[in-house]
Amino acid sequence: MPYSVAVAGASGYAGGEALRLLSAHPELEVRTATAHSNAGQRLIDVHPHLRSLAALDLVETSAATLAGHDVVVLALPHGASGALAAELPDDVLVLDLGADHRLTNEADWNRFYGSEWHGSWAYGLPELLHSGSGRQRDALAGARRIAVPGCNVTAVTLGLAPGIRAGVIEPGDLTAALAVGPSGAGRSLTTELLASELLGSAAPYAVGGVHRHIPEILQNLAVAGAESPTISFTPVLVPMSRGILATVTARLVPGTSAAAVRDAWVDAYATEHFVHVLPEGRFPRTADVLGANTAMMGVAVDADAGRAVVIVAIDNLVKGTAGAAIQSLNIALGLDETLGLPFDGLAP
Ligand SMILES: NC(=O)C1=CN([C@@H]2O[C@H](COP(=O)(O)OP(=O)(O)OC[C@H]3O[C@@H](n4cnc5c(N)ncnc54)[C@H](OP(=O)(O)O)[C@@H]3O)[C@@H](O)[C@H]2O)C=CC1
Ligand SMILES: CC(=O)N[C@@H](CCC(=O)OP(=O)(O)O)C(=O)O
Repeated sequence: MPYSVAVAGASGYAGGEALRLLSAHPELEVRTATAHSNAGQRLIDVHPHLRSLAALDLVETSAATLAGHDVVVLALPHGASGALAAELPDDVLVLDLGADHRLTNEADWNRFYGSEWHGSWAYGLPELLHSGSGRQRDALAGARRIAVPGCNVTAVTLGLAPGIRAGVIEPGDLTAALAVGPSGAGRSLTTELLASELLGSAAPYAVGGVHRHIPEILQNLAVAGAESPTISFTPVLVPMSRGILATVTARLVPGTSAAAVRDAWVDAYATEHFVHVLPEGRFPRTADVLGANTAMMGVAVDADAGRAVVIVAIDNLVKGTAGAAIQSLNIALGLDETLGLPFDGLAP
């Protein structure tokens, strides 16, 4: 018997991508898809690419419509999942793709989000290194509440954690500059997301330490062993539908060799299915990971600047959210972690 699944926020980008991956998963069956303004529509009218789910209609989002499933995926705007999740039974596996349960510090939540605080859940980034030894996947086995990371956070965390845990980079003075696609902002109508504004332009936003992903990144780096980490984080919206290309840099601990830097990243991810460190001198493009549950990265040492430079590419909708959710779900249910997840991307 497959596990039955409900997806809330199924008319959005993250919910739609979750449905695409879930529909191909051998142990799961999507029974319910919910929406807000699109409730009452046929799913296929909202997502014409989801042919295999053509029989589903979008229903209202409520605890009643989500009841009776083994797994509930919440792909709702920030602040909308906390109260709803509290109404779901404890034995149901709930994955929140929004931010409501990611932060462990209430003051961070209040500063960057401001709606009601709902506490934190097991964090859905299986490859996250823990200081000393171990990884986040150990905390996901058997979990019934999982907070899936922000997409920018995934790229930056995976790019910096190996150097932190190995002690080859300084945790202060970290930098992250990201080129991000507009699908990360969801399927909403805002002026900056109009094709006439977006095409042919690159637009910085949330500049100067105000992006809400900063506390989440610092929280993760602390888990990896960073003491008092600081990061300057700058995203730039670019005209590609999906994808994140994150360039992260860090000051090298004095006396660290280029070989020790490279070894830190290669060793950290040698056994990982979905994180791939490229050979020396090679760096990823977003086109290399579109549609795949892959984080691909290249590592360099800028000897004159005394910094490590890591470039990470992910698909924001796959490894950045829906793929990470299914990977975490597989671990929580005791299934093969890779089940139903795409290794290969879509190119050109
Ligand atoms: N897009 C991305 O790359 C990523 C997104 N996420 C997170 O996933 C979540 C969803 O994002 P995304 O899919 O991009 O956003 P979208 O705007 O594309 O989708 C939002 C979904 O939530 C529904 N919705 C809107 N308002 C309400 C409400 N008040 N109550 C219940 N449902 C509501 C919408 O329904 P309707 O359209 O019918 O009104 C839609 O199904 C967010 O928390 C986001 O941060 C996380 C990582 C990456
Ligand atoms: C282009 C764009 O606006 N991107 C979003 C990323 C959203 C995301 O992935 O993460 P959350 O789940 O935390 O929303 C941003 O920078 O806020």
